[in-house]
Amino acid sequence: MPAKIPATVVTGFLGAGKTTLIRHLLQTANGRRLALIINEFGDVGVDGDLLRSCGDATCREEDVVELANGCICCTVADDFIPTIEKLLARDEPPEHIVIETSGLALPKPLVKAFGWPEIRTRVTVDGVITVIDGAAVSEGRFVPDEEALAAQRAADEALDHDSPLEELFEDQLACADMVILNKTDLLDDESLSAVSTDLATQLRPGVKVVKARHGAIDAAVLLGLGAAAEDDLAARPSHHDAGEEHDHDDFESFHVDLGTVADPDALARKLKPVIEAHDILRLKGFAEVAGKPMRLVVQAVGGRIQHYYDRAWRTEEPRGTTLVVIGERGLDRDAITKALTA
Ligand SMILES: Nc1nc2c(ncn2[C@@H]2O[C@H](COP(=O)(O)OP(=O)(O)OP(=O)(O)O)[C@@H](O)[C@H]2O)c(=O)[nH]1
Repeated sequence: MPAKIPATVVTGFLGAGKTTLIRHLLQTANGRRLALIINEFGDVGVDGDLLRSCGDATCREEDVVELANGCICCTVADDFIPTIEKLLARDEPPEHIVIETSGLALPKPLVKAFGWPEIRTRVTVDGVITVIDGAAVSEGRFVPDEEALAAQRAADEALDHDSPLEELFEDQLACADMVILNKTDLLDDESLSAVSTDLATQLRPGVKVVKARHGAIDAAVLLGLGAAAEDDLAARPSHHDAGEEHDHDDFESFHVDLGTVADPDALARKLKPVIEAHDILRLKGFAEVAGKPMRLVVQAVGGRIQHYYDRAWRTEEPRGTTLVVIGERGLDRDAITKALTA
């Protein structure tokens, strides 16, 4: 029987740096034939587009498959398994499959899918890599706001779960074979050491934490872990082991169209107060800047905003500015749209 094709699952919360890590991985893959499966929560695919335009020979357009139809952990049968089967049926199947989950996905149901008869004899999970936004952890993003939680519990006695952010964070850590502690450039030594110590208590024994800036960890480190994660699911605890539904009801997403913007810095200045006022977790997309032939990439993780030109607009593609907004349920879409389009 031919050897199984290894698959690496890259998970981690919204904006932790998964796409950035995968871009670096592609640049260091040494000609290995990779296929990428990219899953996003928002209704507009941004990550797939960014990876496709990286112009790397390891990453041809046809090797990037987008699953934008909801979170991968909930659409395993409909989307994920057929996608893997199509990759395996190619004349030249990939040598390694890399899967970027949405930032809101639970990794365990995905790993479980590799035990399905359709694929278990042909693919194995080489490793689950969890990317962590060190700065967000240090700022206490994933520690519940005890006061808010107590108020919620008082209002709803049936409420028995932790904050949705905390649950996801813990699930993603508990499933990891390797943790990438990213964004260390934003941490001083003291915070870095505090975050590292804290993380260590939440991992399965033997799981390594690798510190990174801008996801710059080579393919040689990330690929080839040989974990066969599908065979030891029991060792990877999840908040949803009891069969509780996980339907992402705790989060929501929409997009806003803005037309042409006058200049990138003015756009960033406009975004910042809106992100802060509405506690927007993640905002990303592409913008058309007046008089510029290049497309502007806009990225915000909480209040940290970044923008850069990535490539020229193509003649056939519609120009304009489309931003995906993701936050906890209850976002005031009208107010956010109004503030961004004002
Ligand atoms: N300062 C700093 N910024 C980083 C680092 N890694 C990634 N970023 C930035 O963080 C933002 C989000 O990075 P992505 O790689 O898109 O994160 P992601 O996990 O793929 O995001 P989602 O797919 O939306 O969950 C971008 O603006 C990146 O440039 C890092 O190590 N340091």
